[in-house]
Amino acid sequence: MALYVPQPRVPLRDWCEWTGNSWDKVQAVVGRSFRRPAPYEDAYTMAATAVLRLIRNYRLDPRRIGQLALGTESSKDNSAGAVIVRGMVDRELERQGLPRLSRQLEVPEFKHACLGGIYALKSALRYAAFDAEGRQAIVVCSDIAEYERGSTGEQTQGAGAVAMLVEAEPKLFEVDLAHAGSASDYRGPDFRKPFARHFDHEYAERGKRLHDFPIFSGKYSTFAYLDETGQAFDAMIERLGISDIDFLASVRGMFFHRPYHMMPLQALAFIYARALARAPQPHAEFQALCEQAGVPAEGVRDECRNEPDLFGEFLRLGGHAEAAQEPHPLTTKLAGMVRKSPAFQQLLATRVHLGTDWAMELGNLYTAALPAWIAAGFEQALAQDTELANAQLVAIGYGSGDAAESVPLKVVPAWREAAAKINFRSALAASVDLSQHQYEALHDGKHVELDCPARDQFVIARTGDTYETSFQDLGVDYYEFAQ
Ligand SMILES: CC(C)(COP(=O)([O-])OP(=O)([O-])OC[C@H]1O[C@@H](n2cnc3c(N)ncnc32)[C@H](O)[C@@H]1OP(=O)([O-])[O-])[C@@H](O)C(=O)NCCC(=O)NCCSC(=O)C[C@@](C)(O)CC(=O)[O-]
Repeated sequence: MALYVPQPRVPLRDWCEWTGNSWDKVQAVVGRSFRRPAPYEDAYTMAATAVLRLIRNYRLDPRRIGQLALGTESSKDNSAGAVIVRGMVDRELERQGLPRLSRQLEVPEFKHACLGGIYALKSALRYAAFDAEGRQAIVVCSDIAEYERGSTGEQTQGAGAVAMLVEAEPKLFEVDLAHAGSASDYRGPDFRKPFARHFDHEYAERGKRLHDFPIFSGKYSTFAYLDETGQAFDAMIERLGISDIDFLASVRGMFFHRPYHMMPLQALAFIYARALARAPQPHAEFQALCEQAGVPAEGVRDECRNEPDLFGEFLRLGGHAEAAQEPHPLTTKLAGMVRKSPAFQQLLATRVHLGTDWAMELGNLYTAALPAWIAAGFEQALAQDTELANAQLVAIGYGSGDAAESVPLKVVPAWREAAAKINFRSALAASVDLSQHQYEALHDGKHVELDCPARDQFVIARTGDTYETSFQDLGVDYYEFAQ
């Protein structure tokens, strides 16, 4: 695995001072900082930089790569994707006297909000299993999570890319695709990026640049996240043929899609509350927690059997802000109590500890958020000399309001060698803290002096502006490598 994050950084403590938000709340709920892309970069330059790092750090032979799968929701081109990344990487490899990526390379792009990276990973795994004939695949997840200034999402921004090598003989972990759980259900207006919003004069009036703020609704998003990750987890449990409570007892590390620090903790509390409700009854811990939360145990057990139609209910109630209804009200109330319980705190301390603190520096990286957390987890395990050989892990991906994947992973015995080359901390080391003026100007697309010259990374050199009958490159970016 290899990571790239842009240098411009917003410490959330500073952001709280600028915006009057509570630092106590933000550090507990969101994290410590996020990155903003510099004006010279986009999702493709970040992806290409991560891919080049992967090739360099692991001394890969570019001729052996048969698939380059890009997961992103920040594409600027609605026609091509991964091939743009390939174009950059090829030129730099050639300049360094190395062979280009294989001429037979497949270059698909996968889009489903933050889950696009996991879908890309599944594609690469199927490629490796079925038709790679000894070749390898690279999956690269790259995104820019940006929200309007002054919106509730502003604290959950971020930018970065993670590249992963996928091969038949993995060096870090095996992915148990046969037992992965999938879930999807159309959720209408949650996390959408419709073109039509760009033609509305009220949309992001302040932004004087190309921007991509999503259409989102805080509470509805949270309901959708909990419901969908829970569904995917259930589907995985069913395929594994194990009870959820037994799975939680045996798994060594859990990684989730993380829009901000607290969301995975809420998801795990929800999963744990359902596991208690489904355990053989009477169950003392479940009964006690239900009593403390003031919810009827039978009601929670009933909700576990529900298959809520979140969007159907939203439509039925008129399709407006108040129509977003909590689909599992009793379980969510119980989960709030679960979060405070010693048993859950123990679960967090032993199952959700790897890389968790380091990930607080990242912000939301959309498709790259989950792989970046996994990368942090492996590097921290190595740094702390934690033994992970043959450990069972789980990665729970999520995207927009509609889909999730719960994927079992198993650490390979020789994981340390590959973990030593991730360079998570060195990727984060290059950083320049922005002042309020710099942050706001950068966000609004105004010219601003920044002290973060591009180094050892791909950049946008210029944007084409020809729109003639014989030749057109209007809006097409040309890239180069800044040494
Ligand atoms: C996430 C929100 C809604 C938060 O916005 P907010 O206004 O901060 O929300 P809140 O005031 O309801 O507070 C959130 C939680 O903080 C707690 N809290 C309060 N004070 C404290 C304190 N001092 N110490 C500890 N905790 C504190 C508070 O109690 C509450 O917990 P809850 O009651 O819900 O369990 C906002 O940032 C937002 O709208 N963000 C964008 C949407 C988002 O990230 N949604 C997440 C799910 S959707 C997703 O993951 C997909 C995504 C976003 O990645 C994109 C994609 O797929 O493309």
